[in-house]
Parts: sequence; structure tokens; C-alpha cells
Amino acid sequence: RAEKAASSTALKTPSVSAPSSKKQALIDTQPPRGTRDFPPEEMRLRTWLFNHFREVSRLFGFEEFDAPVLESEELFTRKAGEEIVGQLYNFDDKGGRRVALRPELTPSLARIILSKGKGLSLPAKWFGIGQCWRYERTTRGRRREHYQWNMDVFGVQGVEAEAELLSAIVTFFSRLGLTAKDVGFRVSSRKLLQDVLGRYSIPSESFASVCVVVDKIDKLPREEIEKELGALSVPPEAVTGILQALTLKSLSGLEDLLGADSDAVRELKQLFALADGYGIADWLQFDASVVRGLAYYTGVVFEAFDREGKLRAICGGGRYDKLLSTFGGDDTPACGFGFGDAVIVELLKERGLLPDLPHVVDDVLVTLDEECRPMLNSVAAKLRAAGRSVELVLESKKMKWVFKRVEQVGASRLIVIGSDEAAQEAVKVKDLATREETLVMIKDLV
Ligand SMILES: OCc1cccc(Br)n1
Repeated sequence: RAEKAASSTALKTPSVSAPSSKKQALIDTQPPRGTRDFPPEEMRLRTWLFNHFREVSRLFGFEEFDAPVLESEELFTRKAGEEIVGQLYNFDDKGGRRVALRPELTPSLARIILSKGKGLSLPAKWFGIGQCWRYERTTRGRRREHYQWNMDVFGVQGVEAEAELLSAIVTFFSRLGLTAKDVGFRVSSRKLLQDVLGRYSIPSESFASVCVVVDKIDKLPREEIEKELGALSVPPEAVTGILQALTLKSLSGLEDLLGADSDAVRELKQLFALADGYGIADWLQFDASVVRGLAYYTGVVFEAFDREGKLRAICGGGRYDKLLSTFGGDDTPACGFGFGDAVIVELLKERGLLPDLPHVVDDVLVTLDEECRPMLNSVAAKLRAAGRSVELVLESKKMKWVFKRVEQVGASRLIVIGSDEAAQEAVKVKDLATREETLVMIKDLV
């Protein structure tokens, strides 16, 4: 059968095309529209940022998880009119299955929590860093992917969990050199809106959709907001009541509106008291206009903003106690946040807080005599085993080239082996700080 196939192939096309003398047209070397490459200098900054994400998550005792970038579309097809759903990067796979590139991490996390059922001991405190996608008409030239850091707590009913998450984000900002003068958090609760809607007998089924519209209050003209709320059968007097309530900026004002026994008032008072315990109260402010744009939030919601007001929200999150039941599971109290990798870098640039992250190695090793290369390799292996990062010059190079390379990679030492050194089983070590040169027996080299 192989011969037959080979012969039939031979008849159709040459097994290997002869190297063409015609120059190949250059491919498009740019990454797909809306996506980014991370060459080393960009990757060092991303790694630096992600290391801070991971270290803060470790300090708070969270465990890392991940999930596929590709998920079943049904995980994200919520009906509340969210932008994140309208911009789903979804398609039919080759098996005809409806799939989507994840636009966020929380639904995947909820799916995994559900998959573990009673086997999962609560509370579960998980964090993840994952690439998330959207398919937006590129008229606005915006990115179609970003990396998101999530921290989520499953199984804690009280706002102690939200306070812990806020403390984690403040810890992160502080590690980067940002203070409460640079960044603040607007904090509210969707129970405020729930309470107000209840006063106008708005059916609970409209709650999520109303929140999605109200979240656009700073992005759309008032009449557009009124129109979209009207389309959700929210009567004009209720629209006025809602928009009025959203102007509240103090808990005392909120208490005047909702009364001292309102859940929203009680929870927010407790949250601010707990925040004070962490020493982060001056980072937080109550702002009734914060509702966030994800349909599944049910309680406390928050977002971090740059106090100069030049940038989009830095991160956001909140409580989502009913997400599991939308997947057919039993509800478990949950809250979490998402923190994108783009706005924070813009903010650090604005504040002159981007770190200098050169490519650095400890030692550059070179031989002047190719006969000595095996011995040079043994020196490289010895140094690497001792934990030193070693750039091994892999080809025969002039010393002028080597010194340029040493500068490029910020090495601390240049280690040279020639026939004289090899004969003594030694190397010449040049300390690049002191310029001092010494002969060192290989057996004594560290
Ligand atoms: O924040 C919304 C979002 C989701 C996926 C990808 C990008 Br870029 N932005």
C-alpha cells in the first residue's frame, strides 16, 4: 500500500520541491490584528508583573488554577446584553461544536468548582493568570486579547472575603510603588440597586440587564440610558429614582435613602470597618454609581481607578453568589476580581514607575582555540550546576566581538580558555567591575 501511495504521489507532485531560485515573498511579520508579541524586552516586563501577581496571591494563601483558553460557548452566552458577550470570540469547531475563546476566567473557574462538587473543601481561594479574548470590530483599533489576574473566594458568605480581596489588590499596588494618592477604589453594592428596583416593583428577572445598562451611565448620554432602561420596562419614574440613587457618595446618604436595616448599608459599613483593620481605608470610597458591567454580580462591587482620571478602570470585581445556579449547580457564595495587564502598565508609565529590566547573565565563556571547546563546555556545566547563568559563545569570535557581547548581556565575569590555560586545566577570569584578571584552576572555580 505504501509503494502504491508513493507511486501515486510521485505522479501528482514532486515529493520535495526543488529549492526555488525565486525569492519567497515576505510573510506578514505582524501578529494577528488586536494581538501582541512579547519579544524578550516586553516579556521581561510581563514576567515582572506576573511575578507580583503570583507573590501577592501567595501572601494571601491562594492556590493557582488554570483552564483552557477555548471553552464551550454556552459558558458565556448570558442574556443580559453585556458587551463582553456581544464581543465573544466564538465559532464552530471542526466537529461543529460551538466554542469560544474565554473573554474572562470566572465562568471557567465556576465550571471547575462545579466539576469538583462535594469533593472540594471550602473555602476555595484560587487565583489564575490567563489570556482572555474578545472579537471587537477593529474600527476602534482596540486589542483583542489581554492577560487577566483573577483572585476568587468560593464558600465565604460575609464581606470579609471582599475585604481580603481589596487588601490583596492594595498589597499589589503598594509593591509597585503606587499609593492611595495614585489609585482609589470605588465601592458599592448591587443590593442598593436591587432595593431601589424593588421599590418600583421591577421584576427581579430584569435586575442583571438593568445593571448592565446602568454600568454604561458614564459612557452614554442620559437619554440613551433612559431609552435602554425603558426597553427593559423600567418606567420613567423608576429611571429617575435609579439615577438619583446612583449620585449617592456617602453611606449616611445611603442610609437616609434605604434605612439602617438595609442589607446594602449593613454590608458596606462592615466592609469599610474591615478595610480599616487592614489599614486600607484611605484607598476606598463609597460610590453608588459603581455597578460594574458583568451580569452575574449580586452584592458588593468595586473598581480601582487612577485618581488623575486619565485611564480606564484598572481592575474590578465583586460578589457573585448565584453564578453556579446559572450553570445548573447549587449556589455557593463567591466573590472575586479581574485585573488586566494593560491599564496598569499605562499607569506605571504615567507615574514613572516602570522598572528597568535589562537582560543579565552572570558569566560569558569563550574559547580562543576550538580544540578547547569541550573543556569550556565542562566549565559552563560546572558553573550552571552552581546556579550561575552562563552565556557560552558558541562560535569562534574575535575578542572585540566578545567584549561587545559582554556589555550587551551585563555580565559580571568574562571567562576565557585558551591552549595555555587548558594545559593547566585553568581558566582566565576577568572581573568586569574591577577589570582584574586572574588565573583560576577549574577545580576551584565557583
Ligand atoms: O476587559 C474586557 C476584555 C476581555 C477580553 C479581552 C480584552 Br482586550 N478585554
